[in-house]
Amino acid sequence: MTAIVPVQLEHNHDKDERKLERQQLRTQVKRKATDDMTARPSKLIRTELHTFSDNVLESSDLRSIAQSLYRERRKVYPVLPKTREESACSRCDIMGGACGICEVSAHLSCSGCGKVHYCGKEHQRQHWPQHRQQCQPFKLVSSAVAGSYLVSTRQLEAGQVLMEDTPLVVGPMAESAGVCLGCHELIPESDEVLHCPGCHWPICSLKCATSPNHFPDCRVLARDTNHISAPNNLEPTRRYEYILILRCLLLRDRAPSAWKEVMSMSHHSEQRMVTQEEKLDLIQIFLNKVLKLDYSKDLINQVVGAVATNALEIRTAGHNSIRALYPKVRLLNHSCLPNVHLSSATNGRMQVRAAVKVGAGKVLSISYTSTTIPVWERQIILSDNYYFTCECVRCSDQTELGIHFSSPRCPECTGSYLEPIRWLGNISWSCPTCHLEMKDAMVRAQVSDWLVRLQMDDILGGSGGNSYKRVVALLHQVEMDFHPTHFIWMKVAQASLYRLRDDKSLRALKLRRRLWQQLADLYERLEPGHTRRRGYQDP
Ligand SMILES: C[S@@+](CC[C@H](N)C(=O)[O-])C[C@H]1O[C@@H](n2cnc3c(N)ncnc32)[C@H](O)[C@@H]1O
Repeated sequence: MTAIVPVQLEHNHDKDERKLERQQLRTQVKRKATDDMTARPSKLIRTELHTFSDNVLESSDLRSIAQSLYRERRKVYPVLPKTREESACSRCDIMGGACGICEVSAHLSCSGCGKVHYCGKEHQRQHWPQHRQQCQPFKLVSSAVAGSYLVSTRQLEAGQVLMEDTPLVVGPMAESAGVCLGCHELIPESDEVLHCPGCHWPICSLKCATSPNHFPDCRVLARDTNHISAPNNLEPTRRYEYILILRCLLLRDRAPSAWKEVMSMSHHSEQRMVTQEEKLDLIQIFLNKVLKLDYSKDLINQVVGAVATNALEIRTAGHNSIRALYPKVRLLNHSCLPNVHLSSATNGRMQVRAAVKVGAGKVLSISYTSTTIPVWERQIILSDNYYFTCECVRCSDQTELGIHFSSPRCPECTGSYLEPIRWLGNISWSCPTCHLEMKDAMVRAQVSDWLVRLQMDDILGGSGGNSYKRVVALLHQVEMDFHPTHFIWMKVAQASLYRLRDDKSLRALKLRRRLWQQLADLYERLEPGHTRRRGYQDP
């Protein structure tokens, strides 16, 4: 059934002049606002108000109109990207962003750091005086072989500070004598070891039991109510290895952004799963059985790998060695000829400086091993612990940049030095002059003999006799076998300086001066620039 109801078709209510005027003005400015996106809202409203002969609007009306104007403009603004990938410019694939000056969407970015965007050259120039303070002189790049790493974006001067970094997490070395989990200093020997009242691990004072370093892990370590894992004495033990791993895993709930960083670090867990399965099983028993946690083996493996691959050794105020994970410094790749110098303050803050003048586009690198060990030792450390073969300028040059640091003298033509045919695997050595070939085992046996001889203490360490004559004879012998910048020569020269330290005769002083000079030249070639080995002190 349909009911017919009479309706009033005429507006017979009172006209609201103010409302009507507000509506009219709103419609006009909204249209103008989207026609000209750069005009200031207040200016637009003022201009339109002039078209009203006698307006009755109040300031609250104008505010509400301005708000509608913003809402209207927002509808026509481009959609804001939700991810970095979405923000890539469709024309050039560079990640876009708001211009550092006018904030319009911009696809050009600072070529120095790539972090700030500009709508054009003019605004980039305008922003430079302010941006130069923050602009990093390096950028992050990646490759299939070397992962993610930092590359200079402009020329760097020796000593220039490149960045500072704060550790995400710190902890004891994998093997350590009794170390306090609160202050990370070695605990002094005493009759009775002080144990943390919460978790029973050794500490140096009750104050350290509640230190922010130890507090989060103390609650978890306390689950080991039978004190199976806590060291009973201050003897060196590998139990401390678990602490940094536990602290990293606890970041998952305590500090999600730091956890995300740890998860993004390279870890080589597939290789580690094969070579270190037994060790991983022990860590899993400690975490999941003793501490009653619930971490999967894969996750534990990843964290163990991230720590092993990325943790750096730093010193506490009391000179104890501990380990720390840094979010930015860990992106420095390795080279046996490093161009970057690290120095950490006692609070763990790390400063990264250019060690030498570095051109634009160069990989920023530190050495993961020692620069004063022979090539085969460096390569073994790198492949066993970091899972790569070093192909830096020093390793890929058979003479190691002319210093023959690992090569013996050719026994046939004596004026030349053997060069390795391959660095890894089945290495053999060959003379570039007479082409004599020598097996790696023989080269290494000669080096081992010398190392034993140096340790035996009978030449350099022994007392009595004429030190000067013995040192001269030894230097002569070593130079018969090796190049005068070979690492065995370096060891003999260092030991000779020690042996002659109290000989004040003129000939001894002259010899010491010559050896110091030769060693300084060698260090300059091994670690050029602002490096600790060459006595460089951070300002
Ligand atoms: C501390 S991380 C450095 C950052 C790493 N590139 C990443 O992507 O996280 C160490 C790892 O980087 C890689 N790496 C470092 N230096 C390298 C080099 N010179 N050549 C090849 N790979 C290198 C190795 O995989 C190594 O285990």
